[in-house]
Amino acid sequence: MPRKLESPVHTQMAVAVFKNSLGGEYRGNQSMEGKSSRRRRVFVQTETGCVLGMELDRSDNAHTVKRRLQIALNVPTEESSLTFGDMVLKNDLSAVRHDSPLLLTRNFMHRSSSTPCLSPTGRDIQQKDKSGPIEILSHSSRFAQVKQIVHDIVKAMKVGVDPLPVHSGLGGAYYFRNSCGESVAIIKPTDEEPFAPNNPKGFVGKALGQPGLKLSVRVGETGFREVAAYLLDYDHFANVPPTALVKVTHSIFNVNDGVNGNKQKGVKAVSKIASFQQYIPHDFDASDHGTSSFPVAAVHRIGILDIRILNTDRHAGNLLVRKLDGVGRFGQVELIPIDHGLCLPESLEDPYFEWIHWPQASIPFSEDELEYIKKLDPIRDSEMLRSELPMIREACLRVLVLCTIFLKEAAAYGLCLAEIGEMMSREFRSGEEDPSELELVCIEARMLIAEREVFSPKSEGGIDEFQFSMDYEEGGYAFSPKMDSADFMSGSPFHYGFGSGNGRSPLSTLDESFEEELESEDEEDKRHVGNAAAFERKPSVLKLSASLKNISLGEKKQKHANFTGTKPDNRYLGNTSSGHRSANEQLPVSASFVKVADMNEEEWTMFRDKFQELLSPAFAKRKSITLSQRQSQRLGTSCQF
Ligand SMILES: Nc1ncnc2c1ncn2[C@@H]1O[C@H](COP(=O)(O)OP(=O)(O)OP(=O)(O)O)[C@@H](O)[C@H]1O
Repeated sequence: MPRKLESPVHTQMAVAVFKNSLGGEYRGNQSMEGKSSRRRRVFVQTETGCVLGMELDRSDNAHTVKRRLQIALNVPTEESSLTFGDMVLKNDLSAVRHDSPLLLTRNFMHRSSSTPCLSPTGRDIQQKDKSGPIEILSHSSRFAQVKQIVHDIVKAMKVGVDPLPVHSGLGGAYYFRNSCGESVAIIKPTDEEPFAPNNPKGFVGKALGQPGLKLSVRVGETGFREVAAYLLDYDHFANVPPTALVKVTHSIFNVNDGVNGNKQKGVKAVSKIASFQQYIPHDFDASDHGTSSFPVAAVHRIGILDIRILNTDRHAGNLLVRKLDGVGRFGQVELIPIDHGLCLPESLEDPYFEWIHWPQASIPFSEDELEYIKKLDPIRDSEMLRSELPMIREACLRVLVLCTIFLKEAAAYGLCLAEIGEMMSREFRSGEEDPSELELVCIEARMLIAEREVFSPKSEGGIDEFQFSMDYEEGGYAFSPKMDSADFMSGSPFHYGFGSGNGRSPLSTLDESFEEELESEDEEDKRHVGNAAAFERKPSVLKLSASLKNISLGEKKQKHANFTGTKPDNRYLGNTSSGHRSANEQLPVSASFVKVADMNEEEWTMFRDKFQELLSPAFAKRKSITLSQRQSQRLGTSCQF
C-alpha cells in the first residue's frame, strides 16, 4: 500500500476530512487559504450521498483518491469512475480546484433502488471531523452575504438552536435558524433530492448522477443550479435570494438504509453537500393569492431570468410573495423567486412559466429592462459560471447561451415576455408533444450545418459515411428506471404544486419517457438494418431543411413527425452511450428534441451562428400570429395596465 494511504482517516459517519501523508491538519477555510496551492481540499461524494473531505497534493491521482475512499468509507471502488462535472478524472487531478465536490460513480448501467446503500455505519470510522459545521464551497466575494448568515447559524447551533425540517416539497429541506430562533436559511442536501438515495419523503430509487425528475437534470445536480441562478441574477434584478453550495454537518439530515429506502434511526451527525439559500420572510406564495396585484416590473424581471436559464419549474409555489403595505394592494407586493434546481437542463426542454398567461407578461418591456437585456453577454456568463461553479456541465452552459441569445434577439425585435415564453414552450395536442418554435429553429440550424458538412469538399467520409454514422451513433438509451408507473403514482405528494397552468406535470413527462423508452427499443432494432438501409434514408433527411423552412405552427407536429418518425428520436441529436457510464454520459435521447452536448466546438460555433440567423424569420412569424390572434379575439385594447 502506498505510504500516504496508511495515514489516519478523520471521519464522523459520512463526515470526513481525510488527512494525507503531508500530515497537516485541516482547520477550516482560513488555514487552507494560507497554504500553498500544492494542497487542495476536495469533497468526494459517493452515489449514495456519503461525503468524504480530503486534502490532495500534487502527487495524488484518481487511484489514490479512490483508495482513500475505500479505506475511509468501506466502499468498493473498483469498476468506478471519479468524476468532476463533465470530466472523468484519471491520473491528472490538476483541473480540480480547492473545495470542489467530486462524485464517485460505479460503471454499471442498470442500478436500481435495490442497490445496497453504501452509507457507512460509522462504527468503524468514527473520528472527529476537523472541518466546520457549515463551509461554503467557494471563497468568492459573491457569497459575502451567505458567509454572514452561516456565521449566525453556527453561533446558534453552539447554543443548541437546531434546524427544523421543511415538510412541503418533494425533496429534503431544512430551515436553519439564528440565535433568536428565526429561520435564516433553507438548506437542501443534494442526496435528499427527489429520487436521490437519502430522500426523506419516500421518493428514492436512483443514484446520484442518473437522470432525475426532469430527465435532463441529473439527480444530485439541482444544488449547483440554484447557485447558478443566484450568480446570474446580476444587480439582484430578479430578486433571487443569496445562495451558495455548502458542505454542512448535522444530525438532522436524513440517511436511508440502502435496501428498502427506510430511514436509518439514531444516526449521528452526517455531512452533506447542499444548496444553502437565505430564508426570506414572506406572507404567502403566488398560488395562494390573486396575481393581479403583482408589479409588472417584478413579473418581467423574473420572466427574463426564467428565459435565460430555461427554468422548467416556475410554478406559482416557487414565487414567494411579501406584502409591502401590510395589505398587499396592487403594486405593493414583492416577489421572491425560489427553487431554481430545475433550470439549465442539459438539453433544450419544455420550460414551465407560470407567468405566461398573466396580463403583466403581455406588457412591452420597459426601457430599463431592454437595457438590461441588451447588456447580457452569455459568453461572459458562461465564463463566470465556469469559474464559480467548476462542476457545471458544458451542456448547461450551451443551453444558457442559446436561451440568452434568443431573449436578446427577441426583445430587440420587439417581442414581449409572453410571446417569448410561448415560443419556448412545447404544445401538447392529442397526447403528443410538439417541439417549441425555439426547438424548431434549432432543428433547422442543425440541419443546415449537417448539410454543409455533407456537401463540403473537406468532408472526409462523404455522404454514405456521414449518413451511416448518423444512424448508428445515435444515442442508446442507457437509463433503465426500475420504478414502474405504479411506483410513481403511489405518492400523492406528486400532485403538490406542479403545472397548475396547463395541467401538465413532471409525472406526465416521466410517463412519456417510459413509453418512449419502449419505442426506442423498436427503434434500436430498426437501426441494425445495415448500411444500405441507412443510405436509403438519406434523401428524406436532406429534404428536411426545405420542408421545415415553410413550417407553420399548425403544421409543426406533422412535419416533425415526417422527419423523425412519430416521436422525438433525434437522429441528428443523440450520441452513443456505451455499456459504461462516463461523466459525460448522454441523457436519454427521448428527453429532448434538440441536444447540444454532442457538438464539437467548431460545430457549436457554426450552429450558434446559424441559429442566430434563423431567428428573425421565426420572430416575424410569431408577430403575425399574435396580431391575427388579437384581431380574432378583439383583445387589442383590453389591457388594464
Ligand atoms: N428562500 C426561501 N425563503 C423562505 N422560504 C423558502 C425559501 N425557499 C424555499 N422556501 C420554502 O420551503 C418550501 C420548499 O422549498 P422548495 O420549493 O425550494 O423545495 P423543493 O423540495 O425543491 O420543492 P418542490 O418539490 O416544490 O420543487 C417552499 O415551498 C417555501 O415555502
